[in-house]
Amino acid sequence: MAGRVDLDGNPINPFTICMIGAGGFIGSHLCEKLMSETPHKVLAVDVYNDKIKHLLEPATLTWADRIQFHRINIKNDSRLEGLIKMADLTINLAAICTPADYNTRPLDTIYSNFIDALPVVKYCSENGKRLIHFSTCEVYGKTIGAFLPKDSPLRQDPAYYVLKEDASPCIFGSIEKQRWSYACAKQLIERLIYAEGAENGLEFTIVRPFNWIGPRMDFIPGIDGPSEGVPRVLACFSNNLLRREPLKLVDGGESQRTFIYIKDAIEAVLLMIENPARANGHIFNVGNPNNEVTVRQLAEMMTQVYSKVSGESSLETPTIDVSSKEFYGEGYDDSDKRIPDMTIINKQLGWNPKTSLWDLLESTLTYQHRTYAEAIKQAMSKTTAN
Ligand SMILES: NC(=O)c1ccc[n+]([C@@H]2O[C@H](COP(=O)([O-])OP(=O)(O)OC[C@H]3O[C@@H](n4cnc5c(N)ncnc54)[C@H](O)[C@@H]3O)[C@@H](O)[C@H]2O)c1
Ligand SMILES: O=c1ccn([C@@H]2O[C@H](COP(=O)(O)OP(=O)(O)O[C@H]3OC[C@](O)(CO)[C@H]3O)[C@@H](O)[C@H]2O)c(=O)[nH]1
Repeated sequence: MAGRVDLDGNPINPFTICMIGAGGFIGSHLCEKLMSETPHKVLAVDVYNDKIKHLLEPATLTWADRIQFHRINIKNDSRLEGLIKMADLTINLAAICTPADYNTRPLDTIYSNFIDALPVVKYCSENGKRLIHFSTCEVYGKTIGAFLPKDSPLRQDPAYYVLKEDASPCIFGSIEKQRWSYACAKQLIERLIYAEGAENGLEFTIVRPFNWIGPRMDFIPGIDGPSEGVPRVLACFSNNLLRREPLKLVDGGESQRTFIYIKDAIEAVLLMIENPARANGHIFNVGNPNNEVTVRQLAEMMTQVYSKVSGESSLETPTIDVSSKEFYGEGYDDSDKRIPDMTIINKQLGWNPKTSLWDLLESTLTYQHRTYAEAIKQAMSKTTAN
């Protein structure tokens, strides 16, 4: 920990980070990294702390004096400005970011991703504090290639699908397709932050995560989240595998995604934190272009990996098709393909992802099996008994 230097060989002095949304999936991994590998302090802000409990208790942990939890809802708590003022850097992760909410709770989605983020930007700008804001790959929406005929050879040309921070357009669906409420709110907050940088000198970095996955992502319905809740695809498919039910493929599972292991992605965030001169003023894609699959291929791979790590045989019918209307309701739409261009992050921070999809699924599904298999068995036997 001692003698940390940045990418230009300058010593890194310990600083204080106000991390909003620290109790979520990404926040929990970032807190873990900051506590175990750096001397920095974290003011962890969230409404929940279950995912960082292991870092907060017992008070004898070596980092006990470097992490403080503040149970604050940033919608309506005057303590937020004070915490931002106390910190050198604010990282904002707080958001509603599960697609099942975008079309069914569009107002909450827009408030969470735009309105609630506004004071954070304002306090950072007014107090001369640096901000790392979490946006999303969803701001790209659909690819240009999605509008070409299915058999067009141009669909194979990277110019029509690779997503570049400084060049690609943001292509959303019509207003009735409320799926895009999230992407649109994220895009507007990005533009506001960018404008604060240009007009008022705010020091900012914007992160666009491309499907980061790993342990502690979302919840397993009926175990550590609502029975009727719909988490992101990793948790949906994990839940199906744990319950030995077919994995549901929305609209044929044809959409494509690139998945990155959370631990690789956290390395990139740490480089941004510790190299402000290289990160300020930039928007960074953070993803793994080598890990592309269709959702159907993801389901097949997760089925194979789960069988390996649990020792259980696969189902005879491992997947079933469902329509998006049935699964998500009215107003759902989808991104067709998401390949991040890595030029900017590579040039500024020299970062590259490392972990293959198979390896990251193996460690993640081992965690899911260890954490949930017994609880699911018990919950299922109770239901049968009743
Ligand atoms: N995980 C990904 O692959 C991914 C992809 C794209 C974008 N992102 C963005 O990264 C950020 C973090 O994502 P995540 O996957 O960790 O999600 P998450 O839901 O696990 O974490 C978000 C955290 O913010 C907290 N929060 C929400 N509203 C709050 C409020 N009003 N006050 C205090 N805390 C509040 C939640 O309680 C939660 O703990 C989000 O902004 C999301 O849009 C993530
Ligand atoms: O049971 C299921 C669940 C989902 N799908 C399909 O999988 C694709 C990916 O879904 P998901 O991971 O839930 O979310 P998205 O990738 O669409 O969106 C996220 O991307 C980044 C972020 O901003 C935050 O994580 C969020 O918006 C999708 O095609 C689903 O339809 C399925 O087939 N079966």
